[in-house]
Amino acid sequence: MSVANATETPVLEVRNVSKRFGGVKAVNDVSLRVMPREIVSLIGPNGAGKTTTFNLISGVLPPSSGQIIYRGEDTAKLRSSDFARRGIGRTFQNLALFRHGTVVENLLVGRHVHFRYSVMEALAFWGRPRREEIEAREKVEKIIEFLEIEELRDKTVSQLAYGQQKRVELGRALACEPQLLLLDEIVAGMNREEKEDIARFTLDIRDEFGIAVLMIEHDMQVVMDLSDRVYVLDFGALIAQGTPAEVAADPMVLAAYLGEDAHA
Ligand SMILES: Nc1ncnc2c1ncn2[C@@H]1O[C@H](COP(=O)(O)OP(=O)(O)OP(=O)(O)O)[C@@H](O)[C@H]1O
Repeated sequence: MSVANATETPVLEVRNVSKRFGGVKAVNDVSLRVMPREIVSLIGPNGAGKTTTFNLISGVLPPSSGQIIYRGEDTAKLRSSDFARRGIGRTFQNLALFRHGTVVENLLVGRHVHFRYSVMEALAFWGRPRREEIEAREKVEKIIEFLEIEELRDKTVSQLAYGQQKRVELGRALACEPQLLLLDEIVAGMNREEKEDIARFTLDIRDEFGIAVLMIEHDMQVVMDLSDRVYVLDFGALIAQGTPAEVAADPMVLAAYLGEDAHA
């Protein structure tokens, strides 16, 4: 388990953030933080506002009010294309891979956020582009080794089993060299063995690379096993936060989930 130092700058600080869609307040005055080398889960019933919160943190949507501070910097001034370059990596609920590309090509796409060369330089394949290309390929090879997908490297993504595709998506998010990794229901649809592999990789990502992880997760076993802390959303608002054991015993949380079952 990670032990966060109270004097450290949070990797992420969401301060009193709200997001309205017309009359719907999808996110209502939410504040949360992720410290370096922490694994933090964001849970809550369907429609609680989890995906919207991720979209705000990763720059897909601007907040209606409140602040999102990433490594001490207010993200309000960033363009959405800057978020990955600054080190916010993300996997999506639905696969977001280039299906007709190979595993290596998909990982290189994740890496390209760091390329700075011009089209002319790229055409000439000279100087900086050449160095960046070599560096990118080396980084991608390390990720392939880390995720144990060597035998899949030249396969087309559409040929892979779902669990393998998810592993490639995790690799694509790692290729942008994140300081903060957002995992959106990464184990959904996986069998037990695939879930255990992803859980192991998530712990290693934190422990070996020092990356902070914020994950939306419906699988309570994964939440309980991996999280240092948990935030619980319901109807757009935070209703609880604490260690996995604390939130699991919280009457407000139990009521929110029971309410979901009653409506199912
Ligand atoms: N683009 C949008 N326009 C209008 N309403 C939206 C939009 N996106 C989300 N909402 C609404 O905001 C609320 C929160 O949705 P959100 O997808 O963030 O929840 P969630 O917790 O991720 O749910 P799930 O677990 O089902 O993925 C819902 O009432 C949803 O209908």
